[in-house]
Amino acid sequence: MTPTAFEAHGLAHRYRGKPALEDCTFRLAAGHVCALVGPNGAGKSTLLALAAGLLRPTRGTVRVLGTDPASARERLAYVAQDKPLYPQLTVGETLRLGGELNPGRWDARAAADIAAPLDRAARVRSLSGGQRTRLALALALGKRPELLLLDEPMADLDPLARHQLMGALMADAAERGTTVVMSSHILTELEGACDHLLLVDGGRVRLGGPVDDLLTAHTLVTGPAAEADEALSPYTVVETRTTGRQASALIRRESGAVPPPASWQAAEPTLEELLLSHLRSPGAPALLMDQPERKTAA
Ligand SMILES: Nc1ncnc2c1ncn2[C@@H]1O[C@H](COP(=O)(O)OP(=O)(O)OP(=O)(O)O)[C@@H](O)[C@H]1O
Repeated sequence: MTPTAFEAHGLAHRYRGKPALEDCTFRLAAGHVCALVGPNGAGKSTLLALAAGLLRPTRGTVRVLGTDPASARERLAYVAQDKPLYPQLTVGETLRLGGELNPGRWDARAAADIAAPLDRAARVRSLSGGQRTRLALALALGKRPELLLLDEPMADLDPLARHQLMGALMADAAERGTTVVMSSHILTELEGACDHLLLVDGGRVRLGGPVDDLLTAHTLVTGPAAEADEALSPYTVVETRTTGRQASALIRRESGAVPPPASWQAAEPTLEELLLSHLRSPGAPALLMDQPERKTAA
């Protein structure tokens, strides 16, 4: 079985008694690129900080790279939303410090490639938000992590820089088999880049598993609104929307369920449609799909 890069069992975190994460259980096999999505305040940053060992669980367990986060700290890299860096250092000094803090692991070339557009003599405090992001990503990749935790890494990058950095990150992760967990609100950024999904809402995991399996488990159906109640009754309906005489619904097709009626059109949803439907329907039941290697072992 593929080793596990990130797993949680009954994981919960409270800030001064106020719940931010509740009863999260999932497993991410090594080598996957996982999108962590959910509305503002869903608990994504909290989950990443728990994985990085910066927060402790209030309840349950979190394990990364087969051990507890504190023991895995040298083998993981975490880029927080606010990208903490030393403002008084130059870009060049920051990269040198990265090398000093990661003896035996540091890949100066990987870091330099990501930081290439930056002026080495520029002080961190003079960098724009997007330039700081680039430097933080250079430090993270230079560490040659086995697990890369990225909290909204691309939020302040211009579209060209986003495209270029995302491409570089994904190529590097594919070449080295790095596991990546990346939170983002930009759904188009995730489509195509991620093969695994965790949708968190209200501190709970609502969807989890391989993107392809989650998409295949859902069907977007469209048909006459007057027939909707009867036509959709065999299914778990995530969301129904009615426009005039037409109804469209995102349904789950449990094994053995009858196909949608012939008068209804059926199509596989896009990742964006799947996510938006679930975000609009907080009451839809959670779906956690088996990991790929569990299936092949069965
Ligand atoms: N340091 C903190 N102290 C108290 N409450 C916090 C703290 N950090 C987060 N929270 C609360 O925990 C919940 C989850 O926050 P978190 O930052 O994990 O969400 P998020 O999904 O990353 O949100 P966003 O998409 O806006 O970044 C929210 O209700 C938030 O107000």
